[in-house]
Amino acid sequence: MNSEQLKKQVAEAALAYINDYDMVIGIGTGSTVNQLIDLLPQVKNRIEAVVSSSEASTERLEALGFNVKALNQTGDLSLYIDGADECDAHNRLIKGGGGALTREKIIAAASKQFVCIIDESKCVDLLGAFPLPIEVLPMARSFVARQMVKLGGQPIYREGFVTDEGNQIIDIHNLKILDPVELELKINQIPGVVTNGLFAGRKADVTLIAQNDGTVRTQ
Ligand SMILES: O=C(CO)[C@H](O)[C@H](O)COP(=O)(O)O
Repeated sequence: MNSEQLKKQVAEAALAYINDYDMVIGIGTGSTVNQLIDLLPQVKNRIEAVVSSSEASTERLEALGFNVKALNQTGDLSLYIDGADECDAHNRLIKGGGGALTREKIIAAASKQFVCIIDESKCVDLLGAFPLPIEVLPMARSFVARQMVKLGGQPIYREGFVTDEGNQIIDIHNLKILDPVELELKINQIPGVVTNGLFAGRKADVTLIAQNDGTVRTQ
């Protein structure tokens, strides 16, 4: 199976979690989620509204006629479905490859169940081979980068990229993330950091993993 087929397969498996009527669900961002959004019309009668983690997903959802609401209008959500860049055996994630990490983290925190959808190439023993995205206030970018060097990382500015919140991203290479919960908290304490792409404190509850043999594994 090629990569797009794997994404579609895991997106199809996620539809089973949209299993009630009048649901208000959170929807993430990225190419795997795009496959999910394109399948959502199949379960439209169960979805009252959607909270979206990016302008890109909002545009795609609205084009299909979904009612996209702000989180401030909905209260907590029963379900959030999103992709990831890396996932370890405990459903701890690195996210933010698409730059939507801040809204994603807020929606994940506000959701009772977080279902992550990935293919098996994203499963790792130790998080950190994928560069860890950090969203920073623009004036703090170089300062935060210097702090990350002290933590053993190699920061690369995602040049030309502006987040939906008007901030910037630095991607931290070569981090050995032995304690993701501790590192997530530590990075978030650096002044100027909006948030970082570790989803370890609030990790996925369930990860659906599309495997090359054509099956979907639930972790
Ligand atoms: O965190 C994300 C966006 O900020 C995405 O979920 C992550 O980058 C995975 O994307 P894709 O499904 O395209 O591989």
